[in-house]
Amino acid sequence: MIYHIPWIHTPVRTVLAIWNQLTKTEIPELAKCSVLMRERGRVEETIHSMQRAGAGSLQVISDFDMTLTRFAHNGRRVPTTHNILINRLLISEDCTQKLKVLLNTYYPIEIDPSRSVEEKLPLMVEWWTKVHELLIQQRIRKDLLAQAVNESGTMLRDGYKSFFDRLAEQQIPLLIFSAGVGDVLEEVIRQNQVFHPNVNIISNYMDFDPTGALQAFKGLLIHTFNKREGALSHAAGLKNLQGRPNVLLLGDSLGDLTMADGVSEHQNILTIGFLNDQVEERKESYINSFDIVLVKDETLDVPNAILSYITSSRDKKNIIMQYEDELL
Ligand SMILES: Nc1ccn([C@@H]2O[C@H](COP(=O)(O)O)[C@@H](O)[C@H]2O)c(=O)n1
Repeated sequence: MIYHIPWIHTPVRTVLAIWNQLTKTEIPELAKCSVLMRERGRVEETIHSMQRAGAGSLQVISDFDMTLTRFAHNGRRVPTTHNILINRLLISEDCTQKLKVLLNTYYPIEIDPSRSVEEKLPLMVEWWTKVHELLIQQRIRKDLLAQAVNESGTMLRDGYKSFFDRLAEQQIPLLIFSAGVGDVLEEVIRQNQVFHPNVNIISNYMDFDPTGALQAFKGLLIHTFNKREGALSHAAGLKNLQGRPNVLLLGDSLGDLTMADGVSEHQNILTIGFLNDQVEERKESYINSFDIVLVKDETLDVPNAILSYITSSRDKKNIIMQYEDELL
């Protein structure tokens, strides 16, 4: 009734226009103090452009360990896919000790901001090769992997269910690109009931002999700093990603920034970097490299908010416009 009074038209229109404008641009999660951005304006422009293009133009490329999985929980490190294999079900005590020594030697090198990627590259190959050789010697059994995952305490980041389910509902392809162990990764997402049909995985897959014992790793070795080669070699096989020129990329390492190098003719790439460890030492390089940096954030709240904006704000906008028409 009140809306039939002519003078109320203008204020209502103004209020709705302001509300419309605010809801169009505002992603409150980006205002959290754990969110760092070098160029906020560019980030907003990119997100708007992706929203205008819609869900049909979008693909998501994500790293796995410490990106989709948590870095820590209750002060303890959450195991990576390699570390899930450190279980007496699968490997001996002696092998466990050797793997731990390797981890303590090479992980600090992997995240050392004072060393160049060129310097790290051969050392990463050395780490992965030594670990894979040890695992092969243990003849790890395929039929025990599910139990090892179940006992491992691995955890996907808070908000993982909305993340995976939304992408599946909207038929947005999710490419998980991991230097971890593919068979273990698959089991983690299966046990969390988010291994949906839109998920593709590039990773190090185990090759089992006819008795189900590990005998080798398949294909090109993927480590933290050669994802570009992996991306290029798999590009032709991932036909469902063609025609989706907008990419949301999630990673926790500077090496993850090359995961989208196989995407031909991309329009927009928005990169989100989780800065989990050695925060002060690495902050500057992360801010200079990723569009959005999430500092010690164990959730997927920011990626979820961006996805929600890109995939549903058009509907919201239409509802607001419809509501405006009905009122005026
Ligand atoms: N023996 C190893 C080798 C690597 N890692 C960690 O796993 C991460 C690789 O997986 P992404 O899904 O992140 O590509 C990497 O960052 C290494 O720190 C390990 O724990 N053990």
